[in-house]
Amino acid sequence: MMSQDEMKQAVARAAIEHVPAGIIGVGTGSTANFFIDELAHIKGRIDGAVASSVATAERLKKHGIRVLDLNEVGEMEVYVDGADEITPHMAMIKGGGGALTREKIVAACAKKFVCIVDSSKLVDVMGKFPLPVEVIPMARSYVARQLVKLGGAPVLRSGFTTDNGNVILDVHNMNILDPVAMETEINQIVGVVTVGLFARRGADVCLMGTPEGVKTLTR
Ligand SMILES: O=C(CO)[C@H](O)[C@H](O)COP(=O)(O)O
Repeated sequence: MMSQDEMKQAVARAAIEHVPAGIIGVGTGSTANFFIDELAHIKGRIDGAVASSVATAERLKKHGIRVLDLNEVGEMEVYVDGADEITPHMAMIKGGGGALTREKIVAACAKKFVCIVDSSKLVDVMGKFPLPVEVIPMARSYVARQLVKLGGAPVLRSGFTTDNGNVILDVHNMNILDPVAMETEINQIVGVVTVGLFARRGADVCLMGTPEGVKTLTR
């Protein structure tokens, strides 16, 4: 029986086939960390990477992979990252690691989003995983009240500050039937920096680790 970590490692290895020469965008989290470790084996093939968090930048540097400033890079071919939930339509919840804002920014600059997950992340309807929302600290209570009006139960991620100096509200009880509409609605709340719904720009390819091997899902 394959462990969850072995499935994560298998998808990380499979993602290497999607890495072009040039510059790549790299996500955050335990699956992304396995990917970075795989990337280290082929670092001579790439010019460098744009990191979606301080933690990812540090891991890339530790492996001797050049970390580049997104403003100097512009557009990339590929962004590789994990997810907390993903639907068969390739919409995702992200931000379990708190890096959702930089992840969304780097993903926006990539032509292809390659999502790497183990099969526990595949869901028909998202929302069992509490939806992370990055919020400007002074707007925390106001945003929480608006999220309650949407049917959610926001909980402040205690003792956590994002790389951007903000706080995270993890919103429980969200039954996300229309991910695009909900992403748009939460984005409109004043004080919200980023909602961890990646639906308007979902994944293009999902490499899913299963006990039977890596499966490839496309839109
Ligand atoms: O969005 C993320 C970090 O902000 C991660 O991609 C997500 O939390 C999945 O993490 P893991 O690969 O550790 O399960």
